[in-house]
Amino acid sequence: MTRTVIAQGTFDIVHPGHVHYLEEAAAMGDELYVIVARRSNVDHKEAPICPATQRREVIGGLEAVDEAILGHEADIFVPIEELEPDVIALGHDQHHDAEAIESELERRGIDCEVRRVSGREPATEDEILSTRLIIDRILERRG
Ligand SMILES: Cc1cc2nc3c(=O)[nH]c(=O)nc-3n(C[C@H](O)[C@H](O)[C@H](O)COP(=O)(O)O)c2cc1C
Ligand SMILES: Nc1ncnc2c1ncn2[C@@H]1O[C@H](COP(=O)(O)OP(=O)(O)OP(=O)(O)O)[C@@H](O)[C@H]1O
Repeated sequence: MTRTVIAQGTFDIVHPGHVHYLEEAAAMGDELYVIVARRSNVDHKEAPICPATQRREVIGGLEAVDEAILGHEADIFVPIEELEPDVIALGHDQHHDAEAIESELERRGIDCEVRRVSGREPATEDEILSTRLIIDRILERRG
C-alpha cells in the first residue's frame, strides 16, 4: 500500500533548509503532498511577500514533492481529511504542537502518525537558511 506523507509551511523564499525538510519528509513514505499555507493563516510572523499560488508552484516543482496544494483558509484539518496521510512531517522549528495535532486527528477519527524532521545546518558560513534572514540581508544590502 502507498504510504502518504504530508509536509506544510509558508515557503515564501525557498532555500536549502526547505529542500532538506521536504527530502527528509519524502523519505518517510512513498508520496509527498505539501500544503502551502494561506497568507491569512500565517499569523505568527510577517505575512509572506509572494502570493500563495506562486509559492505552491515553486514547491510543486521540487523533485521530492509529488504534489503541492493550497491550504484551506478556515480549517487546517480539511486537506488532511481529504488526503488521509499516513504521516504528518512537522518541520524542526514548526510552532505546531505535535500532541495537540495528534489529539485533533484522534477526535476526527484520522489514523496518522506525527513526526518531526531534523534541521539543516548551514554548509558554509555564508549560507542563509531562513526566509526572514534572507529578507533581512536584502534590506541590509539593498534597502
Ligand atoms: C498538519 C498541518 C496542516 C496544515 N494545513 C494548513 C492549511 O490547510 N491551510 C493553511 O493555510 N495552513 C495550514 N497549516 C499551517 C501552515 O502550514 C503553517 O504551519 C503556518 O501557518 C506557516 O508557518 P510556518 O511556515 O512557520 O510553518 C497546516 C499546518 C499543519 C501542521
Ligand atoms: N534550515 C532548515 N532546516 C530544516 N527545515 C527547515 C529549515 N528552515 C525551514 N525549514 C522548514 O521548512 C518549513 C517551512 O518553513 P518556513 O516557510 O517557515 O521558512 P523559514 O525559512 O523557516 O521562515 P522564517 O525564517 O521566515 O521563519 C518549516 O517546517 C521549517 O521547519
